[in-house]
Amino acid sequence: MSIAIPQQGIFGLLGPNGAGKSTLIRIINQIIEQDSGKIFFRGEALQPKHIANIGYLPEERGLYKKMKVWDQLVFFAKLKGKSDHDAKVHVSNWIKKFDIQHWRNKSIDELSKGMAQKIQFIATVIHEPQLLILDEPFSGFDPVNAELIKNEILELREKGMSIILSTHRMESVELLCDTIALLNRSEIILQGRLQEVKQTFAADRYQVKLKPFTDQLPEGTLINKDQDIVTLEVSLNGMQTNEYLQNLMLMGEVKEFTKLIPSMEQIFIQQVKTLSHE
Ligand SMILES: Nc1ncnc2c1ncn2[C@@H]1O[C@H](COP(=O)(O)OP(=O)(O)OP(=O)(O)O)[C@@H](O)[C@H]1O
Repeated sequence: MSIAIPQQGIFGLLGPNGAGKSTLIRIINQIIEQDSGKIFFRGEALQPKHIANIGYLPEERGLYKKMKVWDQLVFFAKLKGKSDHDAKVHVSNWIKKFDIQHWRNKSIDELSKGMAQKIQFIATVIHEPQLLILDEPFSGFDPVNAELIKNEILELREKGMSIILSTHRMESVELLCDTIALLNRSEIILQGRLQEVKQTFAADRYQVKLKPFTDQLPEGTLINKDQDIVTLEVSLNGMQTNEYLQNLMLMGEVKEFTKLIPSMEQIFIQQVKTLSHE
């Protein structure tokens, strides 16, 4: 595979189970070494010194259960190169930001799963990495905390961070990712800007909501009839949009006319299924 992860933005690393996402992430984190190939970090061949510039939230979470929240976060910040003073300043800021000052002296095993996940999120970003790798960052969070983490991720993007998001939750991909790569059996089968990828898969399908003047309806699949408004899925069959709309307007009052763009979930399923049948 050959991929370039933009210096700023959220890059969705997607793929079915066993595609090789975690393997790639482990290679970038230098936990394991690749059999072949080269990896560059901001133009330099990837090397151990870059670990301090990477923040990694693994899917299998793990913190030191008996260690106190404050000590643990300071420890991780220092482990990734921060001075004792800077580490304490950063931990203090994050604890204030998340309004969890009262957890400072609690050990991890006194926290709920979601609370511990929050601490692990902070531990991942505490050293202000240039590259952030998040593997299923929302698992275990209630909707309120998931929203909080989502906003933090967006804020980190705004600050210029490069973020790799690996997830099976396609709604998160739609919400967050600027670019994506879809992996299947260790090969990239699709990559590019999310919106462009989606447009590529948009077929000639439109949704029409119409208040018809008569019983005559445009050709298409009837989706719904609510009082006097019908919803249909139609194809333009080579017609220009304006031409189609002119005809449509003779049949009724056009309430809505929308191009149907497939969801990332539909694209994912279609692409992976097609390849597994080849
Ligand atoms: N060099 C290699 N040659 C052959 N197989 C390999 C090699 N490296 C890794 N694998 C195998 O490829 C598979 C990739 O699994 P990996 O955990 O990376 O997938 P994943 O995309 O993260 O899946 P999931 O969504 O289930 O977490 C594993 O079975 C792994 O053992």
